[in-house]
Amino acid sequence: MRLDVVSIFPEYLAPLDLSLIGKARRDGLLGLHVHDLRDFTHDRHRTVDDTPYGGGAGMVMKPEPWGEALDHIAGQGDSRPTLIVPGPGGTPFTQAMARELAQQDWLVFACGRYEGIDERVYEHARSAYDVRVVSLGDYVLNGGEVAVLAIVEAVARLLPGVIGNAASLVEESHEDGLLEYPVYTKPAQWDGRAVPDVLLSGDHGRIARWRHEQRLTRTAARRPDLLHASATLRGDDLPGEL
Ligand SMILES: Nc1cc(-c2ccc3ccn(Cc4ccc(CN5CCCCC5)cc4)c3c2)n[nH]1
Repeated sequence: MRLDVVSIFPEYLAPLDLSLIGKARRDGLLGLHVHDLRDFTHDRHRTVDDTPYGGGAGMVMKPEPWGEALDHIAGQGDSRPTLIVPGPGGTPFTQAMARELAQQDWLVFACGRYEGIDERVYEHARSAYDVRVVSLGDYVLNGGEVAVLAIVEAVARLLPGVIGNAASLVEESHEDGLLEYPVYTKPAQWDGRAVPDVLLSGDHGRIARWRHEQRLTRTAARRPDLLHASATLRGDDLPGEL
């Protein structure tokens, strides 16, 4: 998979050199190209923003640098990339979307700042990209970079070979509509607290049932919205319901 990221703060993407994503890049599973939007300006001040037509607070990102940057990137490959533009008004990013994006072979991320990017850039990009505006959640960040770090991590970890133990991708939160079960490790006693006996029993069938029950209980407590949707799909008996 090839990833391109355009930002006025390219150093914001440095964490993608670390840990599993960094290793995936060194192993050739992932190609990452970070571009400074200011490299696509031509004035002395390398201007990327201006005042909004129609008035209003803040500044808007100018269309010209974005148009040049996105045209330059699209011209570097022969397939049609997916352009992901984080924004508070976007489609919610979910594990299902992460799985779908992990099937693509080329993702390009546009990191907006200020009050956002001139709307004509989205329209221009549609000739060369499948454009997706994506929200990380119902809160407002200062720009797209943090969202891109999260999206890249969620997508890259699904690629074969990036996560050592693919089995750990199965029973995690949101993979099948339930939150994850609690985990424990040595020592068996800590802070006057014991590990649940079932986990020391060696009875793998009993452990699996206990973990599933824990997932149902946790989801009912923390995310009942998930539980009713997925229980219908799975036909589970809901905790506390006959
Ligand atoms: N999930 C999530 C993603 C983001 C995100 C992503 C990308 C950018 C680029 C800039 N910002 C900051 C921002 C965006 C919108 C407003 C509202 N403003 C009202 C008046 C008309 C223009 C828009 C304010 C500041 C971003 C924020 N936040 N949260």
